[in-house]
This record gives sequence, C-alpha cells and structure tokens, in this order.
Amino acid sequence: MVYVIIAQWWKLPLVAALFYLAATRDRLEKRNLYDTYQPGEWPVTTCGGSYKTARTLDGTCNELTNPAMGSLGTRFGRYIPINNSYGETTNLYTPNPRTISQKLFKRETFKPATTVNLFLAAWIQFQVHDWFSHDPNNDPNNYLSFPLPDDDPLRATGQTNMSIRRTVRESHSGRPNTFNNINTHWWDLSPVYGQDEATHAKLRSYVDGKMKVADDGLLPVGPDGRDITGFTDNWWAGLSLMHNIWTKEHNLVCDMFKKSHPEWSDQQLFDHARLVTTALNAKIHTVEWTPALLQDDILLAAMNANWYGLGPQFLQDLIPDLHLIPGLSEAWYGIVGGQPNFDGVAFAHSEEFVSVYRFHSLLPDTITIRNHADGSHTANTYNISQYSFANAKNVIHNNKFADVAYTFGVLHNYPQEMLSLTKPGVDYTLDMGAVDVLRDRERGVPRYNEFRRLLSLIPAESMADISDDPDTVDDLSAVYDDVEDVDLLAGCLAESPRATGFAISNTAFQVFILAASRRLLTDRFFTTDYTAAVYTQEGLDYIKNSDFRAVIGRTIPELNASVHTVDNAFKPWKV
Ligand code: HEM
Repeated sequence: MVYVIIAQWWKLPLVAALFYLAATRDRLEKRNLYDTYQPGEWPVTTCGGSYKTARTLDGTCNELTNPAMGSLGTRFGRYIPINNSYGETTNLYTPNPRTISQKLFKRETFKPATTVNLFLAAWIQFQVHDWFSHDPNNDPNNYLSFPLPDDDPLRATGQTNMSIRRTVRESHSGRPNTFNNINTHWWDLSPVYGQDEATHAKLRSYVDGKMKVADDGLLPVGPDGRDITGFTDNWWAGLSLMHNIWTKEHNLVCDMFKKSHPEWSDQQLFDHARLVTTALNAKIHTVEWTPALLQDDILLAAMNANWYGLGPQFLQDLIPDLHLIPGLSEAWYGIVGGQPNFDGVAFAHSEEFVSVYRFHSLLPDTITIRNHADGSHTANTYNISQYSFANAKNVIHNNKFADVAYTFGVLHNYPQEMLSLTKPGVDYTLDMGAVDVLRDRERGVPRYNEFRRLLSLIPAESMADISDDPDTVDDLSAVYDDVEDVDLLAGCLAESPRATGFAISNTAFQVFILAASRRLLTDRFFTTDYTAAVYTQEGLDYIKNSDFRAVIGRTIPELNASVHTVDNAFKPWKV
C-alpha cells in the first residue's frame, strides 16, 4: 500500500482522518517494532497455578507461547531499528544538558492549562509506573558527569560539574546496550498489587479478596513515610491519591463479587476483582484520559474505536464477531474481546515509549488544598518538596482525603518544572530537565529529526520547521547550532502547529498511535480471554457501565456531585 505523509492530518475530514490514522498505525506496526532479545535469549519460564484465568504477579504466562514475554525484569524493546539505537558517546554532553534545561525548559511566565485538571498528571504517572521503570538506583559505580556552563548559577555555590548515575544496563557484543524494565510491561495495575510474592503478601488482607487498608479507610503508611502499596518510586501526593482510589475500588469490586458468589474463596474473589479493576483502569485511560489530553474529535473517535469498535452496539450484539477478516473485525468490534496480534514481534514497552512520557512539566510548583464542601481555599499549601517522597503523607493525612481529591479535580495550574530536586537516597541534586535530556542520549533514543525520519515523518530542514512561533525558534537557535542536534524532548515541547486541542506534539503522538493499540492487542486478558467465562458477565457489565466519575463517586462519596459537574473527570470540575 502506498503511504503518503500528511503533515497536518488533523485537518482532514473525520472519516478520512480515521483512515489516515489507521494506515499510520499499520505502517508503524510493520516498520517500527524491534525485539531486543535475539533468538534463544528469552528467559525460560514454566506456568503453574491459576495462570489461565488470573493475572500472575510478575506478568509471566500471559502469552503462553512465550511465558516470559512482558514479565517483570525483561528488556525494553525498541521502536527504531536496533542499529540506530546505540547510546551517544562523542556528543553525549553536547549541547550541555544543563543549558537546555535552564534556557529552554525553565519557564519564566505562568502558563495555566485550562482544559484539564491535576488528576491528569497524577493519572499518567500512575499508568507509567504500571508500564515501566528503569532501575531507580541506577549504577552506583558509574556516573555520567559534565561541566556546568560558565554562567550557571550553581557555580556560585562552588559546584563545577553535574553528575548522575548511569542507567543500569546489559552490554552485548556487536549490538547496542539493552535496559531492563523493573516493572511488568503488561497493563495489570501492578503498582497497586505488587509484583513479587513478598511485597504482595504485605498488601493483602486475605479476607474476601480485599487489599489491606487502615482504620481510616486509607492505605497504611510504612516507616519510610510512603504508603504500603505495590510501587512507590518518585512518590508524591498525586500517586498516593491514585493508589488509594484504586485500592478502594478493588475492595468495592470484591464486595460485589462476594454478594453474587458467597462460595468463592479469598483468592477467587481477589483474582476476579483484579481482572475487573485492571480492565476498568485500562478503559478509562483509553476512552477518557487520552481524549482529555488530546481534545480533538478525530482522536475521541479513534480511541472509542480501539475499545468499543466503530460498529453500533445493537449491530455488534446481533452479529457475533466471527473474526473472519481480522483488520475489519477489529475496526468494527474494537480490540477488546477480539484476537491478539503481535505483528510478529514479542510485546515489550520501548525506550522511545519511555521518552515521550517525560511529562515533568505537568507538575505544579504548589498545591493549595481546597475544601470540597464549598470550594474555599484552606491554609495548607505545599510546594514540590513538601508534596513529594515521604512528605506526600502530610498532604494526604493532614487534610481530609475528599478535600485533597477535590483539589486535584479543580486545580488546573501547570507552572514551572522541577529543576533542583532532592531525592532521598540519591547523593546529588537532580535537574530533571537535564536528566530527561541526558537519559535519552544515554539510552540511544535518537535526536528529534532522526526520530522523525525513523518514524516516517518529514524531518525539519531548519528550526523554523519545528515551530511556527518566532520566539521559540530564536530560543532553539540560541542553544543548538544545527537542527539535527535538537533533542527529542526539546523538539517535542517546541513543536507547532499541533492538532487542535493536542497537549502533545505530532512527533510524540506517533508513539501513542503505536503503543495505545499494542498494549491492548497483545494482552490475552484484553483479547481472547476478555470473556464472561474469565471475568463473569457481572464483571464485564461493571466495566462497561463505569467511568472515572463513577470510580471517584464510589470511592469518595463526598465528591460524587462535584465530579459529575463535568462529562470527563479529567476536565476541571465546576466549583
Ligand atoms: C513529584 C512528582 C515526580 C517526581 C518526584 C519525579 C521524579 C522522577 C525521577 C527522580 C526520575 C528518574 C530520573 C533518572 O533517570 O535518574 C523520574 C523519571 C521519570 N518520570 Fe518522573 N517524577 C514525578 C512525576 C512524574 C510525572 C507526573 C510523570 C508523567 C508521566 C513522570 C514521568 C517520568 C518518566 C517517564 C520517567 C522516566 C522513567 C524511566 O527512566 O524509566 N514523572 N521521575
């Protein structure tokens, strides 16, 4: 099939745009999926227990022809050819990552986003932790180190260099380094449930399938000041909120199943509740979160098609899916409940996928808690260090839980980023802008223009091709001598025009197109086993009839009215 690159595809009429996005996805699936395991390298795993009808803790035994696929600790894949994925060496520090952070990422003026609330940021980091993480401790014996620019304000303190630990990696002869995902790749709510027996055992009450909560109904807090839950790296109040909400939701689903299946064991209740809670989370991300981030009619239709299919429900009900023509079947009935498709490559998240989720600019400098009853501001304001890591507990436990959640629902201020972060256990201050840039270079994610070429987009010939805003072009030109040097993150943040309503660039969007379908299409529990036999009909109906407003309303009943003032819980609630 001939593929013509249409730079501003969002200007096409709806149906033509949907065809174009489908063709783009098909092209990306054919050209941009690469396994970093060579034949014979995949770990060997055997399956036991209830793996056929329940998700395993470590993600093994989802794809039964390769039970290690997507499991805890396996390698990231790539969306670019393996030979293009060598980490940078000669230009690793050029231009200086600190210059990019200070000159391009540090915003001087306040830029409020008025169309989404703070749940949007908390939600995506929660999902990111479900999908991936590199080893947060990195390599204590191996540092990346570069001199600070001459005019850097940090020089006044006597500091001359900036150092960060290298990512933990595996070296191979004759091919690029690979990096392991310390989480399961599957979309399985592992941050809530834990991914190893020891962690998981601490989280379970072992009564009626439920997860442990303290007397106040919230997650217990551990001696390190963080909630006792499955994954707490880069912890902050937003993550605590998400983990509490989804733990409560799991327990409510257990109540539902306990009523209809009083004979079920604790484990049966847990397994079914996990399946339902996990699928509901994936559905909300697909048909609510993504359309809130990318507020565009074409995108809304495309995301709904991924989950529900384009066919009207009554026709889908009349004619069961016979899976006769796979592509057509998926378009008409949706991915969920259909046949899996790996496009010949084992499922794994990719380094390029990690790169486009570097959304640190979504974080607010301060959060002022508001009273959910009347919208008034309380006296409790927290800056980043006060709402992050162990301090997150002060936000959650020194305020009413409903007030914190309400604040996230109505807050829509996204001012500056965190360019001097102190992380417990890390012996240096993190400039997250510089770190984000350097990590991509270290892990062999190409610079902006090369990335575009490899993902079938037209590369920029000059800085003016990246942005149609003259000030942005000037800023880029002040830092980069050559358009080929522009880093992926810098280019994506600068890129315009964008599709109407899009909070991300069209370049980053290519990765979304590929990954959004793939993480559903390759998972047995979203495809062949998304059935009443595995989930129960009650479970499938529960997923179908719920949205994020329903989850918030159920888990924090005080907010049921507030969250229903909007048609999508990620849009600012009306005060
Ligand atoms: C206060 C909240 C947050 C803190 C304290 C935080 C901190 C960090 C730190 C310390 C790292 C690792 C840096 C390194 O590579 O050495 C990191 C990585 C990352 N963060 Fe955040 N972050 C926060 C919020 C967010 C949010 C809202 C997102 C949105 C998606 C996000 C996305 C990422 C991604 C994609 C990575 C790369 C992960 C990897 O390398 O596997 N973070 N963050």
